Amino acid sequence: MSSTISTLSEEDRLRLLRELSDRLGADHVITDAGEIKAASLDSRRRRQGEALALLRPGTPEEVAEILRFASRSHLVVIPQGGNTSTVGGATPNPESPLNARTLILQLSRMNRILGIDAVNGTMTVEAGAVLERVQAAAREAGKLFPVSFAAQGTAQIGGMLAANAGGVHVVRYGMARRNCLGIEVVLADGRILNLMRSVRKDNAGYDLKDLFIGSEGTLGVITKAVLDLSALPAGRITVFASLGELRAVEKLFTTLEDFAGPSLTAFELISKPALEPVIAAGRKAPIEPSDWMVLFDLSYTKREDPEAFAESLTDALSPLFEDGTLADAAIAQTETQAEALWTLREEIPTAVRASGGNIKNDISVPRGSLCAFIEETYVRFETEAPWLLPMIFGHYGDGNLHFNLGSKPDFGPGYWKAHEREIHRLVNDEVVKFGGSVAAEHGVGAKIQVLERTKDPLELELMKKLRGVFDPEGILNPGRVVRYPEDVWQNPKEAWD
Ligand SMILES: O=C(O)CC[C@@H](O)C(=O)O
Ligand SMILES: [Zn+2]
Repeated sequence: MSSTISTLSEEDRLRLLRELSDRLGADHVITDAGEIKAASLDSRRRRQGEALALLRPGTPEEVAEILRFASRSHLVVIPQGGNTSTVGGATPNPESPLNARTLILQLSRMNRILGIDAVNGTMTVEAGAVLERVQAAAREAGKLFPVSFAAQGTAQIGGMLAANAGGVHVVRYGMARRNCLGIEVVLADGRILNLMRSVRKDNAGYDLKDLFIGSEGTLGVITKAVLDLSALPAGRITVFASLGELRAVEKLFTTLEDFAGPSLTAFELISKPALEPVIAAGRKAPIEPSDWMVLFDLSYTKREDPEAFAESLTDALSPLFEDGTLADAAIAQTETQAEALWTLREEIPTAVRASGGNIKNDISVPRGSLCAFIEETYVRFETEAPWLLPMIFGHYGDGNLHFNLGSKPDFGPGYWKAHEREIHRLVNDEVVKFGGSVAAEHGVGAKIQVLERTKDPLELELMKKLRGVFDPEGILNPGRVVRYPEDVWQNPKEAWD
């Protein structure tokens, strides 16, 4: 798709919509301006795009038909799940001349849970199934689908896989990719690729499934999946603790890993300025907040006695109170209390947004270097951007932090907006220096210029070549992840956003 083919006469527009309606049924070709507007706005409500129509196919064959039609008619297609991407990965590029020719492909009608095989520990689902429903269905079958994040009530399995989503259980169960055994994908040329295997060992050639997972809708449209279920824990012990200092997190984490092994199912780090908006919005912290806090879960199985487990945990932690690693801790006594502790953590993004928002950096560095990374970056902030208010939180166990940066109250809550680009650059340079990733769990989406600046040129070249193999005309999610074709329209304003 060339950016020169961008305009559309009213006559062509009506003809294309008519032809789409003939294929999908008029009810499934949405042209209502309000609905298009809502679906074209990203979840951070910062990028308002436009589109020709929203399409809601009911089968993989209809998805295939749409892609063939798009290719013939010089249209582009943005696959969209629950539209929870924080990086503009599922919405049109604002101001793009391609928008007149953009179809947003919503998988919401394809939302069935097709079956659970309890012996194999797998669940087969359609891509539009909402994550929370999938988790509940697994639980009802006595199993666990462990991928879990704040947007799970809206996020769909297809989007979760396309983005290779992370969440709070990665430290134990890995990211979405590790919890998926098979997928069905519709290719840009309309062929349906069946990779719906449900085996845990498959070395028969290249793993194409793992390539589509995490490709953010640029290589194909995921329409079905075989999910890998885990054993359902009998319960969990949830602890919210304040640290003596930042570096104490290293000792606490390694102590817990030694003590609990695979029972350590979540381990989050929270800085005080990240928690403050949640408290200001009316939530109560169970202990006096300190500069750095942690929230962790230890899961136990049926054969473990929860009281004995909690007692042995207290014993394991007591030296850490004595040496100052831990300042204070609250251990949830009931599941309701555990949920309340997790609410403090999960509400950080919404509370921060309500209090003025901030610059989001979804980064990872090796866990062993994370504290050094924070310290070095904070020193740079003091001299290069003294107005910054770091509001850091995230998945310490995975080496992944939401290195989000607001402005100090004296400067006003929106001060950061004029400085996003330079701050992203500063942070990303540090991330690269520490051998990390500038897109840890949310994906690349619109941040393609960040990738262009930070990736090894050979790695980038190979990524572009791959995109060209799967989608030679560039009709899938243009301007996202990597620039392909080279002349695809870019929005200079969202270069670093
Ligand atoms: O809003 C963010 O920056 C992070 C969102 C999400 O990944 C989380 O961990 O809560
Ligand atoms: Zn996260």
